[in-house]
Amino acid sequence: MTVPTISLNDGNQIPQLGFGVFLVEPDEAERVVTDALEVGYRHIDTAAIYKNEEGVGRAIAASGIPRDELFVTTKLWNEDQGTESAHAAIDRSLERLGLDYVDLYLIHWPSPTRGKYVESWKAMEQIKAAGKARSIGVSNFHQHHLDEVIEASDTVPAIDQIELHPKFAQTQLRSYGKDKGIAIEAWGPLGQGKYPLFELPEITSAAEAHGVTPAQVVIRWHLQHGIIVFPKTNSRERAQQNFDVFGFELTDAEMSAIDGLDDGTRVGADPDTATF
Ligand SMILES: NC(=O)C1=CN([C@@H]2O[C@H](COP(=O)(O)OP(=O)(O)OC[C@H]3O[C@@H](n4cnc5c(N)ncnc54)[C@H](OP(=O)(O)O)[C@@H]3O)[C@@H](O)[C@H]2O)C=CC1
Ligand SMILES: O=C(O)C(=O)[C@@H](O)[C@H](O)C(=O)CO
Repeated sequence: MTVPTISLNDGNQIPQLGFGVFLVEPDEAERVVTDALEVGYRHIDTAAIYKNEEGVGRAIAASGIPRDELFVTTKLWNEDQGTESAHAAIDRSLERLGLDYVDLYLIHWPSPTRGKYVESWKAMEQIKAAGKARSIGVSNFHQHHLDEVIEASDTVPAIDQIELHPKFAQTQLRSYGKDKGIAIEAWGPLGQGKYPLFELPEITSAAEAHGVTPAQVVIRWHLQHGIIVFPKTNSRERAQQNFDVFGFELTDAEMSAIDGLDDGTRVGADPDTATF
């Protein structure tokens, strides 16, 4: 199975379908990521705050997969924003992962009460220049946060990783990203299981029509919109199911019906008001 890649604004490529590990317990991470790599995933999304970088790193090391065939993302946690602390944080993440570089390093949240995301972005530029991250980007940034870092630096973020699913489709930010050359990644692509997406008739009817599961329909909706997506699961069977999404295509009518579900329902925090 060849997963399509998306070209980033710095010339690098990212596999459009990956595997996320938020809420994968540290002692489960090696097994879960080993399963994912055996299924065929080559793009893993972790973060310092997930406390599972060591397990991710052990799974990568044990897999024997050449480093240049993998795409590994981690993130700068809010408490580590700032110049010196960001440099120290990437070094700690690389050590935990057992890697010389990550493919993508993201500022996890703007965390506006700290007032350090512009300074942190300049540190990200230095981290990229030092070869510790091949690409750099942000997460949970609204358009005004993006405008600010673009204005204040020499680098347009390669990626913005944002909450995005059929109930919170982020059409405005996706369109802004397209204009600026910022690729969009979806977090909570399945609504984190908190929102019962899988019972909505727009999704179940498409699943029945194609003989697939509602989760596969939702992942396909992301892919057909050009969004980078990395559903999380602890289950090897679901990991396999979520990867098996290239044998069918949603029709324009099915895509439009799912687009129509967007009503601004978030499952996570609003980046402008989050206090962590
Ligand atoms: N930048 C940020 O601020 C954030 C980034 N992320 C990243 O995005 C990734 C994905 O988002 P995440 O928050 O994990 O949520 P997801 O939308 O991927 O949902 C995960 C939930 O869906 C369930 N699930 C997965 N596959 C299936 C399936 N085929 N059928 C039914 N249920 C399924 C999982 O359960 P089970 O494990 O039991 O299968 C889990 O409860 C994260 O893992 C993380 O890497 C996430 C949140 C915030
Ligand atoms: O999962 C992430 O990547 C997040 O940023 C958040 O869910 C965060 O870890 C959190 O739990 C904040 O309360």
